[in-house]
Amino acid sequence: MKTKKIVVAGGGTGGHYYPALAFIKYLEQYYNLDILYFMTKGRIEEKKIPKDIPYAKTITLETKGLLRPLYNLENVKRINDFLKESRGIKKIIKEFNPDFGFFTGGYITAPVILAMKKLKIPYYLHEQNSIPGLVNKRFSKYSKKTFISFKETPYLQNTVYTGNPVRYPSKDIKREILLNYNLEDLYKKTILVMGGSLGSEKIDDIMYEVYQSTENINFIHITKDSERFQSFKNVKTFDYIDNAYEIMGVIDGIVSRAGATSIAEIIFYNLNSVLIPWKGAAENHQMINAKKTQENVNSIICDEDNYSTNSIINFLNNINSKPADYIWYQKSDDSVKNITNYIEELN
Ligand SMILES: CC(=O)N[C@H]1[C@@H](OP(=O)(O)OP(=O)(O)OC[C@H]2O[C@@H](n3ccc(=O)[nH]c3=O)[C@H](O)[C@@H]2O)O[C@H](CO)[C@@H](O)[C@@H]1O
Repeated sequence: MKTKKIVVAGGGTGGHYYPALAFIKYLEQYYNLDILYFMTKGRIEEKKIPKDIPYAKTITLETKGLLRPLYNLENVKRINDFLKESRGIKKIIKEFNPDFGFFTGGYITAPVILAMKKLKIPYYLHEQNSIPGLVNKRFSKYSKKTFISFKETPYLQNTVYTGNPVRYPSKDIKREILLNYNLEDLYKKTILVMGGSLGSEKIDDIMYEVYQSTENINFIHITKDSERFQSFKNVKTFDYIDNAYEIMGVIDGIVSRAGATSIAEIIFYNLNSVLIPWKGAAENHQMINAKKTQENVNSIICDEDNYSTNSIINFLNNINSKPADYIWYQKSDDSVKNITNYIEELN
């Protein structure tokens, strides 16, 4: 196998980190990888990379995101710090001497991309959202390609529509795997409840109401507030599930925020879904994400401030349950294949 040296950054939230991870896991099948990963201090990738990509060289950056609105005076200091940090990064990258860079968004990527640009090393960007983030907007002009997940993503240059890479199991998955989640039986309908990578109090509130009349359904609920759901026997709570995607092929449906990576998974696994977009997302992009999902899979969209508990309950009641011996047959994700086809340095 050929060796490829790649600089990667992308994180802060799971939505940025997991597409980078999916890309790396795909390449591992075909190349010896030497990865230099720039991580955001105290965020998800710092915890996950030692387990997910144990061989990666890692560097934690102190970069802080810009405050909104952008004319905040503190941002002048943050941009200065970021320029200083970029000079140090440039030295490190020069020494590493990568074939190319791959960046999946988040403010952490800004000083790294700037260093790559100055060193004239080719880099590729990936944008998960329908409305791009600030860093990708600023740097897509200089990218070799900017991969987009929505055909109509505005403001970017050098774009190619590929979709958003998702993680998928490397083998067939039996529904039995659900028994690892403390469920009593596999015959009941099973729904995953997930508020993005950070959890969602709003989804906790909504589901607390829904659980009052859904004893007939099993729920695997990812929440920071397990205590609250203890009285519901059919609701099994988890603080975080490392490989949530492993059960997506065998569950019957999902209640979820509409972050870009969550919806890419919902579409890939063809999940019946109750989508509750987060209104705080830039330019309301979670609503656009949710609408795109609705074009592809059986779903309803709920307004987080003005929803009907009954319509959620009805939707969940109408979903068909998979048989107890159901198997999700492994399939691979086209978006990551598409992306690699466009990276000249891989050929
Ligand atoms: C609050 C916030 O900033 N939201 C943004 C963030 O969302 P966020 O980080 O929540 O990202 P997404 O919803 O897109 O993806 C969440 C990812 O975490 C995984 N997961 C989640 C919980 C768990 O226990 N285990 C697990 O593996 C999911 O399977 C999925 O792969 O990035 C997205 C992609 O840029 C944006 O669209 C969102 O608007």
